[in-house]
Amino acid sequence: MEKKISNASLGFQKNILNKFQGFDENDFARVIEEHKERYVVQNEQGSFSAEITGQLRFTASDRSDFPVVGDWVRIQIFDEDKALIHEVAHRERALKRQAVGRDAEVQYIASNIDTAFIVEAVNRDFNLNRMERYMTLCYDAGIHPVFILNKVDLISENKLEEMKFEIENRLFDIDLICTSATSYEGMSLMKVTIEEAKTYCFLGSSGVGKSSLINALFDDQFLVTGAIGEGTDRGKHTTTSRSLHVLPSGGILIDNPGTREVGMVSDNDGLSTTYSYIEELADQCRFSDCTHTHERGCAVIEAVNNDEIPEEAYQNYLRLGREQAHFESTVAERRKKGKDLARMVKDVKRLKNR
Ligand SMILES: Nc1nc2c(ncn2[C@@H]2O[C@H](COP(=O)(O)OP(=O)(O)OP(=O)(O)O)[C@@H](O)[C@H]2O)c(=O)[nH]1
Ligand SMILES: [Zn+2]
Repeated sequence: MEKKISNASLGFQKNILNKFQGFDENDFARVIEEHKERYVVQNEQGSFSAEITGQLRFTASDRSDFPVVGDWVRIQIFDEDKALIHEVAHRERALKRQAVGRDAEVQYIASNIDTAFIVEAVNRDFNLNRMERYMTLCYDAGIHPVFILNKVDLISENKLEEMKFEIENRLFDIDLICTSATSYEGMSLMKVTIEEAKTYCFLGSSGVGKSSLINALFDDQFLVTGAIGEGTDRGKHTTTSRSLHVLPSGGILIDNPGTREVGMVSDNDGLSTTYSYIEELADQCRFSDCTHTHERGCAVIEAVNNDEIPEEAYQNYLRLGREQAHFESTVAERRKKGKDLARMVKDVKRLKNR
């Protein structure tokens, strides 16, 4: 029943082998499902139910050492359909967020992603601030963002034009595809943007239609979506774990649970890419360390006052920047606490050895 898929179609790149002497392609597989304590990995030999080795569990310094969907892992097959995961072999362009309820801990969402489809629904979900947030997250990870405005069947053409105008005024030249998973509008455009062996992930709140879009891309009902009460547009939360699927026509899709709270864990220049038009102005501020919040001679504030920069974009820029700074300082604090503790342990040992 299982269809064999080549490693290349799963996104394998030969340079992954460079780091590993004495191993070949068969020793690696891609994580396609993540469950509690268990994974499903796949390569061209098939798919395997996999667990991490005790060694990996023991040596892992934090959660980021554990595999996530999209990772290439080094495996050892030990049964027809079972495997052990020795280590994460290749992870780049990973989406991460601040772990819920845990200050300064990063949680990986998925990895080795080329493009993110950032899905918003035209009705109750539409939110430009959130779009900028996702965009920043993507730029930060080196992932190309493509915006999907879904459920266009629910609004008039005029209303849609208004929204597109609003988006283009805020986000400038971004990629935008308007779709309906119900009427299939825009689905062929979405299909042709998807390339063989490239990995796409779906981001967006619960109920915006991520699973429905994936279904439509597959042309058949293979992921179950919660169709509740015909006539309502409120989605039921259905996606419980992340998984990766290869389209028959090529291209790899990663479904994601609704990511309602996306904390900024930015450590790269995502923010300055999203708001390049703001940061470019900073050169003209009177003070080189201008925070663009209250300073006299601030070129950014002036541009906001002259309506050259949308007020909401400016406010969101400051908000995301504050969040990022807060995250960075809690990370620094945690590191310091860790170091202090290590020093204390050392001191105690030294005292004992006297
Ligand atoms: N009218 C309309 N309804 C849609 C469209 N796309 C999805 N829906 C409906 O919206 C609801 C939620 O869709 P899902 O595909 O489950 O949403 P999701 O984003 O995967 O949600 P989670 O799995 O919770 O993250 C379902 O009832 C779908 O039938 C669309 O283009 N138009
Ligand atoms: Zn300034």
